[in-house]
Amino acid sequence: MKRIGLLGGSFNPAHKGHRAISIHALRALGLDEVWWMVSPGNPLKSESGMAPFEARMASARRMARHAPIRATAVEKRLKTRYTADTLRKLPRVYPKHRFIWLMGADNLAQFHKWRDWRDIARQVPIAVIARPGYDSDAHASVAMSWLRRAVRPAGQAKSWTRWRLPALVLLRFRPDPTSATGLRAADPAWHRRFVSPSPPSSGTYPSNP
Ligand SMILES: Nc1ncnc2c1ncn2[C@@H]1O[C@H](COP(=O)(O)OP(=O)(O)OP(=O)(O)O)[C@@H](O)[C@H]1O
Ligand SMILES: O=C(O)c1ccc[n+]([C@@H]2O[C@H](COP(=O)([O-])O)[C@@H](O)[C@H]2O)c1
Repeated sequence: MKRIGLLGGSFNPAHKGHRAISIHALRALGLDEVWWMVSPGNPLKSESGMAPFEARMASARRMARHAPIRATAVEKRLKTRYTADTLRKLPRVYPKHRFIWLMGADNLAQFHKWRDWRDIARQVPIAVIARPGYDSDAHASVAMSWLRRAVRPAGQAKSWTRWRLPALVLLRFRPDPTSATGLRAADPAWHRRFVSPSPPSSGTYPSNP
């Protein structure tokens, strides 16, 4: 049985915050791997400003290097966009794996807007990672008021495969303020670095037959 942490995200682009929380979660939860599920399109986010899937995948692959982190296109393959659908299909494809959902505190603050969010919490345990600026919103959220009784002590985090669901654990590592929004503001054309260069213009090289 493999113990897998799932970090779904837009990865627009992937950054060192994703890597830091994944490495901490690997240790705290006793995971074999973290899978970054690069979303074909977050149902709650607008498409404007969203870099092409291939560029987001490439940035995730690069940021995941030399760590037990896999950048995956699982949702593209499963043809799912909603997390609840992905989680229904995953155990059929990977019957020997056990999954825990990882998310930053900003996502918990919005979690009640996700489709079938209560079903998600009944399907997999959830680990929420503290994020600077979002922790109080997360604690006061609609989802948290439903999940409060399901909170497990962080000291028992490695036992997550035995928890009765719903179950939620709050993890606090050294908070990392990095965000994709901040990176896009500093470098709006970041995705161009991940797109293969266009072929040379005709004139310099013989044209194709
Ligand atoms: N610095 C961080 N600390 C804690 N969690 C994070 C951090 N960065 C990202 N996450 C979490 O990683 C997952 C994927 O995040 P995402 O790809 O949306 O990055 P982001 O930095 O939140 O992007 P954006 O600023 O565009 O919303 C989400 O669950 C998010 O909460
Ligand atoms: O299923 C939903 O309704 C839903 C709504 C919003 C976000 N999500 C998922 O939440 C994850 C984090 O998304 P993001 O864009 O905040 O990185 C990603 O896997 C999305 O598919 C899922």
